[in-house]
Amino acid sequence: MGTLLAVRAHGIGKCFGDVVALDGVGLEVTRGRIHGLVGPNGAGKTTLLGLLLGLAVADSGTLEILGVPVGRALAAPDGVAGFVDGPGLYPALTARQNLAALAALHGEGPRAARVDDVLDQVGLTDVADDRTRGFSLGMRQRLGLAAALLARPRLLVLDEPSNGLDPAGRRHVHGVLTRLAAEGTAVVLSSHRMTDLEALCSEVTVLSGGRAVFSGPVGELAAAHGALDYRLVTPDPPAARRLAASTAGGEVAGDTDRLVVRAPVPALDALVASLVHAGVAVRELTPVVSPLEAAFLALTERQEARR
Ligand SMILES: Nc1ncnc2c1ncn2[C@@H]1O[C@H](COP(=O)(O)OP(=O)(O)OP(=O)(O)O)[C@@H](O)[C@H]1O
Repeated sequence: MGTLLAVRAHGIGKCFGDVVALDGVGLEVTRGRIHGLVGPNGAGKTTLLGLLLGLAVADSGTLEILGVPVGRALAAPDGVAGFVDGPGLYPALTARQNLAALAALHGEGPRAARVDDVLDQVGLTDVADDRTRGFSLGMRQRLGLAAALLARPRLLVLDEPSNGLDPAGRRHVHGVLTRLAAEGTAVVLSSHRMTDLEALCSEVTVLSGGRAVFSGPVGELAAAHGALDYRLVTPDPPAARRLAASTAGGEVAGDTDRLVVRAPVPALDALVASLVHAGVAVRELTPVVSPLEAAFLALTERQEARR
């Protein structure tokens, strides 16, 4: 089984002086999956990603990357690429020159030959000969991803890769990550955007105050939260309000036109059936916040309250 895991971390602890950044964190990332790390500011995401990249060493716990136990030395594990706190770029060099310099650093002809290909993959061909000094945050992020792709990583680690991306940039980055995962690369990324996580990740770990409060399939996290607020739009709000109020466990709020119903999913199913039965059309029934976001808020707020 071990060979299927790109990352196997158990009981990871990391302190910076008095600050406990990670407190007994476990993480398992399967090859070929995109695993999201989410959590409030200061939750420990960047610290954990730094450990995966070999930029720091854990104080306690065990960490195995691509089947190899990570030792005490600061070194990037074989087969791992990525960046935290933004990619390191030479501002006086063009995008193409930055990648060529990186390839030369590794003394490898094959990497140099792939420079144009990776620039194309991240959608930077048109600006390949521009100095990176003038690059926007989104362009830097995409160039950082291109640099990581040069290494043909089996584990790709990215801190907030969607930061600063416009919709076209996001499409390129999502396309690259999805393709890599389909080819068997494991991707671990942090993000504050629930929409990115929903679109990209099959697994997610929620960190809060240095602890993993959830780790598993995205669907399980979204389902972890029972009752959600749903916006209900019908042509007959008074009738809808009456029926919603009589639905088991349902709370109804909102103005006369758009009702907000708080109920678990089975109660909503029953409500829709009774609306249709009463001849009231359902024009819209959507969660006010995404189920993933609601679960995230519930989990992290619960953890904050315990501290
Ligand atoms: N080099 C460091 N020296 C001292 N404290 C640090 C250092 N790096 C991180 N910390 C502290 O460790 C905790 C976790 O920080 P980390 O950057 O890992 O969180 P994060 O989840 O990535 O936050 P954000 O979403 O704001 O990027 C924070 O309290 C932070 O202040």
